[in-house]
Amino acid sequence: MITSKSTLPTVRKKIVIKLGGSTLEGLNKAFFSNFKNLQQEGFDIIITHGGGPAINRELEKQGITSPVLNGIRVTNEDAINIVQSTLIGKVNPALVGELNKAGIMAIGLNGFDGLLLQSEFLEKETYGYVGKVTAVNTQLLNRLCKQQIVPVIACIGATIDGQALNINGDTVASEVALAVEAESLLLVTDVSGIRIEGEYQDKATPALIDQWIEEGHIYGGMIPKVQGAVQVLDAGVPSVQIVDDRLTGTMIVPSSEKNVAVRS
Ligand SMILES: Nc1ncnc2c1ncn2[C@@H]1O[C@H](COP(=O)(O)OP(=O)(O)O)[C@@H](O)[C@H]1O
Ligand SMILES: CC(=O)N[C@@H](CCC(=O)OP(=O)(O)O)C(=O)O
Repeated sequence: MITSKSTLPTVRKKIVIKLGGSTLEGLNKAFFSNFKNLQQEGFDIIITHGGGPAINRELEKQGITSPVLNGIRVTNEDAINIVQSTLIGKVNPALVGELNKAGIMAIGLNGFDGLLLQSEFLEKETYGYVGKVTAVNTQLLNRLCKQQIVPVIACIGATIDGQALNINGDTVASEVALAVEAESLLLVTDVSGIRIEGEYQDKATPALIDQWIEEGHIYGGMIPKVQGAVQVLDAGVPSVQIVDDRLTGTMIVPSSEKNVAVRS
């Protein structure tokens, strides 16, 4: 009898890691070694990033005001140019450079590249040049991953007419995680997860999250994070976490889970 190993192609599982602007300027060695460990364990990694602090600095220099509503920057015509040039021209190449320096082969992308993030206006009257993602070019991402190249995606979407739109980094991460059917979404930020009345939460359910937003315990930039996280969990991504750069933080778990503990 002839025995043969399975000829089915091995599909590598994907982890989407979103790096918040607040973390980008101080990524530590532990982050890069965790990153390499995940690659060695056989995961393909896709990075998306924000750049809120760098955008704030540039807007301030130019004297442009841009209020933030529920964690989303209201972006007028002047602001979108600054957001685009800051994310694509500065933040993205700096991060790609850091990754390559750490021995991780990475390539910088934004929504225009290969129509990676096709987008439409979210609500022009309220938010101006802010987008929502309508399609992600997963073929492009899969091809890069297959070549062991880490895609590093700046959160700029492109309309069919070639208009750049500003999209919150957490929203882009969630859309990419959904599109590639990721195994895990890690939203890396400057806090060790969700903190409620001084206590970091090990786990959080969608029901608790709704309650905490309503009570004002979750606000600002944490809102798009938890909203994206819940959407991704509901769509069936097995592991969704909001963590610091040591990958410690809060796991978002289904509302049916009863054992929700706190960490001091
Ligand atoms: N309940 C909460 N727990 C922790 N952080 C919170 C909470 N509510 C609001 N935040 C704020 O959200 C911030 C993280 O969001 P943001 O500044 O947009 O980070 P990033 O740049 O990583 O996306 C935290 O630094 C904190 O100020
Ligand atoms: C529409 C919108 O809010 N866009 C964000 C994009 C950058 C971002 O999300 O940066 P962080 O990940 O550092 O928060 C902004 O203009 O700040």
